[in-house]
Amino acid sequence: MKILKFGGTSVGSVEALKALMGIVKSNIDEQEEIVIAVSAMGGVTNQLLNMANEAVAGNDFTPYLTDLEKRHFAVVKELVGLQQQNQVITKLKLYFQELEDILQGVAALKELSPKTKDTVVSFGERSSAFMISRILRIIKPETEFLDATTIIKTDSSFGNAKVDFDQTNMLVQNYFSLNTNNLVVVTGFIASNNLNQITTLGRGGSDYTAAILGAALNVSQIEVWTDVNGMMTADPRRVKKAFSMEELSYTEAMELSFFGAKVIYPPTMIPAFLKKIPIVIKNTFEPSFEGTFIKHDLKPSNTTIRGISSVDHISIINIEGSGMIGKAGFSGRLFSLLSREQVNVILITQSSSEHSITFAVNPDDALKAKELIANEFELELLAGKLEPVKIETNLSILAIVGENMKKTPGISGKLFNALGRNGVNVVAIAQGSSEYNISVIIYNDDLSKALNAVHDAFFAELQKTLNVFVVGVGNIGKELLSQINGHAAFLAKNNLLNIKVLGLINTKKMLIDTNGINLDSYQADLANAPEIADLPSFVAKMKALNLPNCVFIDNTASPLPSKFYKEAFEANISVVTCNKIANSGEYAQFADLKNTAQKHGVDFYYETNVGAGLPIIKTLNDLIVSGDKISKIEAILSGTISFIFNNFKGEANFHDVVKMAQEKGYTEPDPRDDLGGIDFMRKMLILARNAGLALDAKDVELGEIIPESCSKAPSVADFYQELKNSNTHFEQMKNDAAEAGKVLRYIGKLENGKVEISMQAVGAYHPFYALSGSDNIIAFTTDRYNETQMVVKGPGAGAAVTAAGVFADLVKVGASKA
Ligand SMILES: NC(=O)C1=CN([C@@H]2O[C@H](COP(=O)(O)OP(=O)(O)OC[C@H]3O[C@@H](n4cnc5c(N)ncnc54)[C@H](O)[C@@H]3O)[C@@H](O)[C@H]2O)C=CC1
Ligand SMILES: N[C@@H](CC=O)C(=O)O
Ligand code: NA
Repeated sequence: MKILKFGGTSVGSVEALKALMGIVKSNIDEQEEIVIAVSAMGGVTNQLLNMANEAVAGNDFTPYLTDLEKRHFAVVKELVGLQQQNQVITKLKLYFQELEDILQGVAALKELSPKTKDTVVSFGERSSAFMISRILRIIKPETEFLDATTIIKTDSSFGNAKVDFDQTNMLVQNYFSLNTNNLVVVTGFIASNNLNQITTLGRGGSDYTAAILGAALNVSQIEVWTDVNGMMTADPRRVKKAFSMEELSYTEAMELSFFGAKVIYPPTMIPAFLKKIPIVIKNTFEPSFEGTFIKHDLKPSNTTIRGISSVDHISIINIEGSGMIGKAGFSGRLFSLLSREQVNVILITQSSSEHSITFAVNPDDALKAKELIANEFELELLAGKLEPVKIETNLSILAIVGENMKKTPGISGKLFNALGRNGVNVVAIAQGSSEYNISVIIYNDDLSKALNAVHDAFFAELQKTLNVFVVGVGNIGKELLSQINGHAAFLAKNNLLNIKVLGLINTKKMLIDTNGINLDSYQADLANAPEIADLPSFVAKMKALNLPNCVFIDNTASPLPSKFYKEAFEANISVVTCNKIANSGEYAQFADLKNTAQKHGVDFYYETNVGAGLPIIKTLNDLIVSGDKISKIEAILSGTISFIFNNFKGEANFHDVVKMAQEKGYTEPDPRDDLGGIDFMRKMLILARNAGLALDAKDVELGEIIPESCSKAPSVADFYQELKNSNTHFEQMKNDAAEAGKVLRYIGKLENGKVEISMQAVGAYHPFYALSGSDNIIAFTTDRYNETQMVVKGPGAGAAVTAAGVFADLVKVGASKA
């Protein structure tokens, strides 16, 4: 035998009830013996409570009543067999008449006791269960309605009554032994005390009804039919990647539901646990989905936590003072007071000094709790042994839950790392003594970000997402987006990394789409975007979204984006840039950016600042962190100049070769930066700084490549004109070098804390002689690499290699998220 419980949404509409009929029918077809427990139609319980509140306030409640009747009658007309319709409507009318009489009484007495409230809400389950029993007669004529007030017995705690299991089990078993042939549809949620007054089992109590009956009848399975695919790893409205859990233990289910996962009412677990009856949470609207099993003897799990739950509006109350120290029974007195006065304490933390206690409550209870404490501890407060009670609001709880946590070290480290890296401030921490749960209190505004970050950290084997905002979609930016687009599926599969581009901006337009920008059509989408580019507002929006694992990419040559790097770090956003401006400006700014990123635990990657995609910054850092000492760096770091001097031979003229370098995407947006040596200077400065030297541009001795008349030309067009004008000069350079059997190289050197960059004609013996295309070469002389240098060589400019370097930096941000 199985018991099937259908919640409010599963009985809330004609569509839902048709699905319910299908589920019942397939059980009957399989000759499965079943009992059905149902909730009131979705929204009805609240409506009944509203009516009662209107009545007690002396307002007209009849419109609600009419509405209630209409909803039920509409279902009856659709789904109950024709011959039975009148009978069902008559019975429902009797219920509604009785309800109206009670509400008139409430209005007359202007009094609404918890006892009356229970009676009022009981009409929700009674009407739905009765109606459904008659609907199901189409499938099975021997279907009966059972009012649970006749079989579930409780004490008189109206609103949240305690079950008398001895009496209840006897009554349940007795009833079902006399009704073996019938399909029984029983009301969820409601029961009665020994005076046969109606009581209720607490909000969500229909699940509990199913467990009580299931345990009494020793069923093989309790099925809770709802409108979601079982229990999810986190609130799916906040965490898009949340997924259904296949199975979990009773304790885990209890902890998860206690902290917000509203899929199942926590007390439900107890009767099922004691009788070892599995509970299955299933989706009425997708019955073929396996659902979530809550049971003993689970399969070994491959994740350390089972899920993350959250309560998104709580307040905390803090009590502090010397009066608590060493006073056995202080917390006993405090918490029995709160329990007696029905203040639900969601979580407690006590500092080890015993100097303060913090506990979380629903915001509605906070003031009440404060007043209760002020009364109870009046003397202590007067004597100054306790500080006035403080309330903090706008908070949330996030709890990670799982039995495996107990056996695995490092769980809390991972949790706090994920929160810290993403700038989530933890207000208080609690770990249940069971070690099945670690809870943190954080600000409401951070909850979504925190849930996603923690979900990514613990279900890393499943996928993590980088939320990316890109500034600049020119030569490099375009190529980067195309590389991301082409390689996203690979990364998702092999690196479990999901790269989501949420924002794009160029000099004209900007586009932000929190669902992710389509990288097949972004060019048109950006061009047609309604918003005119406004970098400060782009950054403000990125920050306001408060996303985890967020990355700001600068693919421009402009100084403007770098003004926002610091702000990004302070908002726990990582920065990846191929733009050299920030790192080659004032030394103090470079140092400040590095420090700020480090302080906020986020990444600042700029490998492409030197030698494009070649591993130069990384190599230098590796040498330094492993304790090597750099004595000299010699390098050719301009792809453009390399290309020019590798191609400026024979018949070629200088002007055309420069043009070609620009067309191939090697030059800076402004080629005067390359040929004036500024770009090279920036790279040497960045290298020197990464080698630990606090150098500035003035410390670099920069040799000339081309006459000043060219490099200082007022515009790019003038520059090209000047190149033509200086043709004789260039021809001379070319011929002199050729005659000497040498090639021209523009070489940078860092030695003894000094940087020099100069034009040199080098012969075949020189290690920098044999270069081709846009090659860069860098030779490190160090303590360990002294006889033979460590050399990195290869193309050091161009869209493909540069974008690839930016992309690799981005993936590195992904990799460093624990
Ligand atoms: N070409 C290469 O081989 C390498 C280039 N780089 C660096 O890559 C960066 C980009 O170069 P390219 O793609 O060639 O430049 P580009 O001129 O082709 O593209 C720049 C993009 O940035 C946008 N942009 C400029 N200022 C902006 C602002 N203030 N706000 C928003 N968007 C803005 C432009 O609209 C354009 O989309 C430069 O900093 C360059 O030094 C680094 C290594 C190698
Ligand atoms: N314009 C630069 C590109 C790389 O930074 C170069 O030519 O090297
Ligand atoms: Na590089």
